[in-house]
Amino acid sequence: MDPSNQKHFTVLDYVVFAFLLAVSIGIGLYNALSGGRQRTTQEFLMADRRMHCVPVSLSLIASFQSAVAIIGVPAEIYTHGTQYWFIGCAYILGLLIPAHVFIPVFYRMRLSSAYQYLELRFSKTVRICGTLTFIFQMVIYMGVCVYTPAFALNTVTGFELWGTVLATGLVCTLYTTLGGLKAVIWTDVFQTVVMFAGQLAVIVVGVQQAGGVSEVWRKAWEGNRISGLDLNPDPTVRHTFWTLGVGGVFLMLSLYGVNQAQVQRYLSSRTEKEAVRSCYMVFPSLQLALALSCVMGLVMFARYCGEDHSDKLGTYTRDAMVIYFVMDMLQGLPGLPGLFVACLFSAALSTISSAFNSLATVTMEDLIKPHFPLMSEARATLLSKALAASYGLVCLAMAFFTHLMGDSVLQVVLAIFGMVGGPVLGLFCLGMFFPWANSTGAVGGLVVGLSVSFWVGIGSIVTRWPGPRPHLPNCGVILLPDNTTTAANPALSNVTLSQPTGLQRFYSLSYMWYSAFNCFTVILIGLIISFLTGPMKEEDVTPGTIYPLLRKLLFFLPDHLKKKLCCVTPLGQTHSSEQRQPPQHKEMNGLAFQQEEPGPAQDETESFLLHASAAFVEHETAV
Ligand SMILES: CC(C)(CO)[C@@H](O)C(=O)NCCC(=O)O
Ligand code: NA
Repeated sequence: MDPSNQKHFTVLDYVVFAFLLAVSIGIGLYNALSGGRQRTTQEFLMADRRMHCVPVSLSLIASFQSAVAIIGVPAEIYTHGTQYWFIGCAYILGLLIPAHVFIPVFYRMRLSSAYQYLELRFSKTVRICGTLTFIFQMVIYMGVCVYTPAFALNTVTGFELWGTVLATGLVCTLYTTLGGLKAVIWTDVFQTVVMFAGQLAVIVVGVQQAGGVSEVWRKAWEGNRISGLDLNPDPTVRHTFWTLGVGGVFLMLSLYGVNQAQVQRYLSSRTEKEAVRSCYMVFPSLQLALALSCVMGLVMFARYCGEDHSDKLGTYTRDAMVIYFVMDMLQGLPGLPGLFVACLFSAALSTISSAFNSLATVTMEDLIKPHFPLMSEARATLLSKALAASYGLVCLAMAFFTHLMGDSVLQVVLAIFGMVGGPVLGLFCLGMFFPWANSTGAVGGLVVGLSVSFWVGIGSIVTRWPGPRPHLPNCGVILLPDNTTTAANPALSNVTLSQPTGLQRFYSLSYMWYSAFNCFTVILIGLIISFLTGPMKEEDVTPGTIYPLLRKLLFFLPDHLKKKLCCVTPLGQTHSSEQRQPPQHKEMNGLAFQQEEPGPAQDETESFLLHASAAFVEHETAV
């Protein structure tokens, strides 16, 4: 790297950045010393289940919005145009379904870990399989999250790489371990605000320097970066309306529906309504986050398009390019580079802190507690804190492995979400929507699903990654002919232009389909194995674990026909019980549930789901 090209920070920039770290630690300390002082697992892992919807919703966005998206989305828009923006369409169903299917089922069972559901519905084995898969996914993810901003910053500014990794990892471990979930959620709130502020500052300055909104638009338009709706049905095309708008729904479901980091936030809400409301509130904020990062890509394009700047960019990876752009533009505006760096690290910190806390929760609830039912609360809390801190160390180790990975980290992360999160989503769908599925089917489905998923995922890497490494595509008028799934490396988009055949076609499935494809594999294999080994009987299924999907979809049919078609009636489903809450339920949710308005809002599904809690109590006491 040419040192004369390197960007530098002023004192004010360091102050802004230090402020972010100090406030985060402060919030951790405050939550360690206030409230119940983090002396129970209920407080440390579940925030006492007293959270309001506003902090929860901001925290929900923060969980999966890391520096990977902050850097990756502008880089994607800069090179391939605005097609990726259509992923915003997937947010509609991707949040409505969690709000009205997953949250009611999980919340009413009063779970701590989402994988507890799998034991209630299937068996202990399935629960452990689900937990281990989740741990695997999050451990890889958090390594990428802590490494990405540090690496990008290092190549552009010479910021010490491993020093930055260490500082982020340790600060995050500190406040997560001190303040538990409350600290994680409240730092998320602060960090999300910083994240938006940083992006907004870059855009405002960028638009101004580019000569106004219309100028940015004109350059992007002439540079062919404004994409229309691509309705090409070919599943191997990387980004189309179908891969983003439909495939994206499954990606969103695996993250916002069944991922422990998010489920834990729903469960920490004071009421179920509050949890649903927080899920709704994610929608506008997530659209805003997407819009900001897409616009940033366009502004960047407007700045470098057709000018000799692109030579300077050529030496960087696509991700580092974004940092270069920001530093280049904000030079001479003291404090603003610092604000952007704070934005980047806010995004990273909020994601890894969620990962630490959710990993500590599942390790405690799913792997340790079942073997030590008599463990005292004090000891369990201490152990949970030790677990949160240990995952902090694991994260640093993973950052080192990420070092070995390629660039364009956005696609890598979304592919991992699809490869590992997709099969887990399938497992939950199998349990919730298919009463016939049994435990053998669930385990078999998951194993086959993960195998196929890694076969395709690794296949796509092996068959495409080798090849020439051309110079970065410059911002000429011709858009990259991008009909491959492999922009994980900019070189790749130029490699495979001939139509793939046979297995290669299978490997070239768009990474945006991974979640959906893997989810359906698990369901299909799970059902086949279940029918071969003897499907589950109606009366053996724990009530409240099934969501009557078929009945809901056939809402237009008369009652007697529905009964015939949907052979499985959840236990205890009677019309007279519709308005009644089982006493156990009320007691378990304390005051919280009494705030819910009874009456016509409660439909059939909700009424039968109420039985879930009763069944859960019986189950737990029997154990
Ligand atoms: C989860 C989505 C797809 C929602 O837009 C987005 O936040 C994203 O692209 N995340 C990438 C992963 C990350 O930022 O760590
Ligand atoms: Na984040």
